[in-house]
Amino acid sequence: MAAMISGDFLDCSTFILLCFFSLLCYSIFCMKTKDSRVGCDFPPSPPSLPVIGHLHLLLSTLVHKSLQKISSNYGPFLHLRIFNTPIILVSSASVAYEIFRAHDVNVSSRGVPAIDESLLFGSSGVITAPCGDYWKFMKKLMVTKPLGPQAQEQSRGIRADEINLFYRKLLDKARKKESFEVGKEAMNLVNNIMCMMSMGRRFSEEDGESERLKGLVTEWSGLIKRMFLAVLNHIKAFFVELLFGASDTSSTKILWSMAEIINNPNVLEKLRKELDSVVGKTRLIQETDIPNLPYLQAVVKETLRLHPPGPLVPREFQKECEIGGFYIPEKTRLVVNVYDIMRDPDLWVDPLKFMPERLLASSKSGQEDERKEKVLKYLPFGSGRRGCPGSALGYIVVGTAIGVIVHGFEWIIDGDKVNMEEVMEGVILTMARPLKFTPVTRYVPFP
Ligand code: HEM
Repeated sequence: MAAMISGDFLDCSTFILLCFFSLLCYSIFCMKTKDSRVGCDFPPSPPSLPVIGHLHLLLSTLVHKSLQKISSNYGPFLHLRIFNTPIILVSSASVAYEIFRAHDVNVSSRGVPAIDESLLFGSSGVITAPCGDYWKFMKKLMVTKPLGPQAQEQSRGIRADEINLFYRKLLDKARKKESFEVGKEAMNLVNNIMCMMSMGRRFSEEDGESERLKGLVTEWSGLIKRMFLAVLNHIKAFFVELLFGASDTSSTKILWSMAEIINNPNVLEKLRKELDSVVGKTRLIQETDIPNLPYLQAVVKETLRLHPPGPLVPREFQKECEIGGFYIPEKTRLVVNVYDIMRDPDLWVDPLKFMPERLLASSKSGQEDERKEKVLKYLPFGSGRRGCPGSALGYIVVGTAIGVIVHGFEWIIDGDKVNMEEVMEGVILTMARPLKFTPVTRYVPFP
């Protein structure tokens, strides 16, 4: 019996020793081989704490600002660590350009874990699906069908009707001398446009609109669930992402644009002059006017530069690679701080100033310069194959809504200036305080 126990004990300790020895060999040889095969260092890293790494530097509600501070102290291309998750932080236009051009396929996944039951964050969604045949199919479907030029043309009437209702709501508020909450009404406008375009119905305009919209989405998913084809779950994710991809991004863009216009009377004056001369005073602005309104387009673009709804673009390196002479291991998270890049004083003159003129293409060569410039340092829609497919629709909806407000109304606000304090709502950068004004009619285009 004693001999049996000592035999078992010996087997067990030999086994443990063998395991330990194998782990040691793995860490010495395999890990070393990985680094030495590429033969270069990780990007620089700020001092970190044991276990939590750089987490303490990010404890803020405005993460993009914390990351901006880290970059200004330690450089625009950094290696960070949150517990044992490695992250590459990029705040340099040239490094972002190299990544999105030369390593586009490698960073074409977001590294979000797939949770099948989740409506927004599962692998069935376009936004979060890993780069592969499924994502390619869904993205192609989105770009060619609901967001394609033909569909945009066909749905123009829907957007015109909604813009008309938006105008009438402003007019009603002006007549009653009531205040108009820009963020809330912009959200209603965009949601109604997207609901009409994708599902053929609007949502209720009475109290608790956002609750009703959520209800509509639930109702929609409930309907889909009752159908027995599992593949329809992918269609559900497709439409929900179409709605949510557009909703917050476009409505906050309307909100920030109005705040900047109100705070910059010189911009307001130029914009009104352009609208009065192109649209006149006998009709409402239409989206087909937008190509003839370059200053309006520049106002919208400049707003996106200073207030990108998505200040951080998250991706993941699928494979190890070398960037700028530094080694990046596979499965490293990538965060591109587009907010920081678009406020970089080395790239933009007076970066914090709202100057739509800087994005105004005045000549053919100007347009070419703007295109080149945009590729390098203007990234509100991300970049590469994972870039935003809704940018054209976003520009149209926001441009028309801003045109309606500025062309048709003056306004009275509380105080002299709009408070531009920021807040993150989920992943969207928006205004900390609601923007409200009482509209005053400039002219009524209808007889
Ligand atoms: C107007 C404001 C908008 C802004 C600023 C914006 C911004 C962005 C950004 C920064 C990304 C990530 C890009 C990247 O990783 O490189 C993105 C992705 C996306 N956006 Fe937008 N977006 C806007 C409007 C829209 C609209 C109107 C739609 C649809 C109707 C839409 C649908 C999407 C989708 C589906 C993705 C995921 C693409 C993918 O992962 O392949 N967005 N958007």
